[in-house]
Amino acid sequence: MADFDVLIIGTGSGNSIVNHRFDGLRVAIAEEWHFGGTCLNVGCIPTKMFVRAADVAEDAKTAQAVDVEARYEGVEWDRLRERIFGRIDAIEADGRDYRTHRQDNVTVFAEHVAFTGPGSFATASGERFTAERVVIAAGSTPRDPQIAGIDGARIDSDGYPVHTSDSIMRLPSPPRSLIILGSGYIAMEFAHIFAGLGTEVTVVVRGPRLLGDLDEDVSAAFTKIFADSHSVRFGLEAERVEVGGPGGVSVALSPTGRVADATAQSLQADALLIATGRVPNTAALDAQAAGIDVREDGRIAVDAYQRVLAGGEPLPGAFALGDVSSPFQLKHVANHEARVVKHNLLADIAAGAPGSAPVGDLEEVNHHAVPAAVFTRPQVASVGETEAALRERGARCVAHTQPYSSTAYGWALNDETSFVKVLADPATRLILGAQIVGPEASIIIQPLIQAMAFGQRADDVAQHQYWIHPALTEVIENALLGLDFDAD
Ligand SMILES: Cc1cc2nc3c(=O)[nH]c(=O)nc-3n(C[C@H](O)[C@H](O)[C@H](O)COP(=O)(O)OP(=O)(O)OC[C@H]3O[C@@H](n4cnc5c(N)ncnc54)[C@H](O)[C@@H]3O)c2cc1C
Ligand SMILES: NC(=O)c1ccc[n+]([C@@H]2O[C@H](COP(=O)([O-])OP(=O)(O)OC[C@H]3O[C@@H](n4cnc5c(N)ncnc54)[C@H](O)[C@@H]3O)[C@@H](O)[C@H]2O)c1
Repeated sequence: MADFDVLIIGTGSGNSIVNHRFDGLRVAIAEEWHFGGTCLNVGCIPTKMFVRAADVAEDAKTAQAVDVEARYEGVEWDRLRERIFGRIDAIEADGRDYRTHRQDNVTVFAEHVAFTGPGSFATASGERFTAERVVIAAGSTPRDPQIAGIDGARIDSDGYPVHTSDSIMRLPSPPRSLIILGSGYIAMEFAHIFAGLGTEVTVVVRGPRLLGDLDEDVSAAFTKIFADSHSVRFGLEAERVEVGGPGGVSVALSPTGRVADATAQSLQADALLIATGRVPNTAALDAQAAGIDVREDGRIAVDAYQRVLAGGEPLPGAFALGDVSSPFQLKHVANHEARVVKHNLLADIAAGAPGSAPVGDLEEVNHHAVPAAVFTRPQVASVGETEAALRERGARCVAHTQPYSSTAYGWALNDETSFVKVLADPATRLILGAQIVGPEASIIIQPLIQAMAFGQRADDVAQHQYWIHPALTEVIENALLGLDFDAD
């Protein structure tokens, strides 16, 4: 008999699986780092708490746009950091204590766990055990771009001025100046946080645009707005970093050849933030010891039921979820996948032998209409496919872009740059995607997400419900009304 009925590796979304329905089972939970994983400790939650402070600071700095005199006089960094991590660290400690000391059927391995074979495992300290079923919820880690002069082992360590999102929020004081490498979600959110709170921020980007996964027109519009109010160097990459000296870091930049007038230069700053993507935590799991299939980009291969694949077939009793296996590195997706895994794991347990649950008893994952938002300034939100992707796969589509300034609330904001772009199928009138750049984008996109999720037609959504006047959501109503279904 195996030592455990179920092993969960990782306490991000994986931690939500074990509830009262597992009471009669012998459960092991492995966590080598902070309980609660990325989102709680170093991701979504603390960043948005810092973003809120930066938003208030920016509101003060830009109050003149609505004829108000206000001044930003600085941040109480210690208090802000303490308020944020005082709350978060207490939740982490309580979650750890609950699993470790208050659940008789749960054993916590507070260390690294790796496969030694299918169903067999070893901890970093050498303990070996077996588990009948396993959930791999091991998440992802910041990618180290391996730039000459940076000691990879010292990134995020005390006193070393090269950071990732794992350490930058816990600094004892905000850096006076900060260089950020990258142009994705993390780069944009931290540029907003630190620039908003008073740090001199320079963003270094390899290509000509920021948030390059958006449609080109949307990304170009965002890039213009952002670069007008932030320092951004385009078409450059870090060739060498010198650490130390009064400047903290000196970064030699060389042209990538993607922007015509980019020239070699060097930048100095107190600190460097690496925001060049995240890689799934697959390698250290020794997944190959269990014969597990790993995709080219490092993700663990799963099927539509979140069952882990080995040699193209489900490995009996093994499931995976979240950043370690998902095409979306988003917390709401990891949580959805965790709910699917919980259902399928319980169905598998009820069926008897691992892997014996009939497919009819299993839930399929739903990756339709996955939304995301970047909490920068301006906010960016998106759902569904881009126009470029739709055109590339030959799908019929009509597009309409509606400026915030066409609505009364846009006038209240005195906004001249924000907009909503919607894409719809002219035959079915279903919404295929949307991208929004502007204040509250993450909130006002929700009716479009809902319409996509429930298969509601664009014209029905626009016309067959009330839209509060003069709320900002009127820009969504007008964007939908603006779709010309005969244009395609
Ligand atoms: C700065 C930042 C901001 C973000 N903001 C947002 C946002 O606003 N909205 C959003 O939707 N998403 C956001 N994300 C992404 C989101 O945080 C992740 O998609 C989500 O947390 C992934 O959850 P997970 O459960 O897959 O992994 P994680 O939460 O990373 O959990 C995995 C856990 O497994 C542990 N582990 C790994 N391997 C082992 C092992 N072998 N043995 C023992 N333990 C192991 C790790 O220590 C970790 O605690 C953000 C990410 C970052 C970095
Ligand atoms: N609000 C949110 O939902 C939120 C916030 C933060 C992070 N996240 C998630 O975390 C993931 C990781 O975020 P991220 O911003 O690190 O990744 P990303 O994939 O969004 O962006 C990575 C950026 O780094 C650039 N890059 C890659 N290698 C580089 C190199 N060697 N030198 C310079 N630039 C390089 C890429 O071109 C890209 O612009 C995101 O994909 C997202 O899913 C979500």
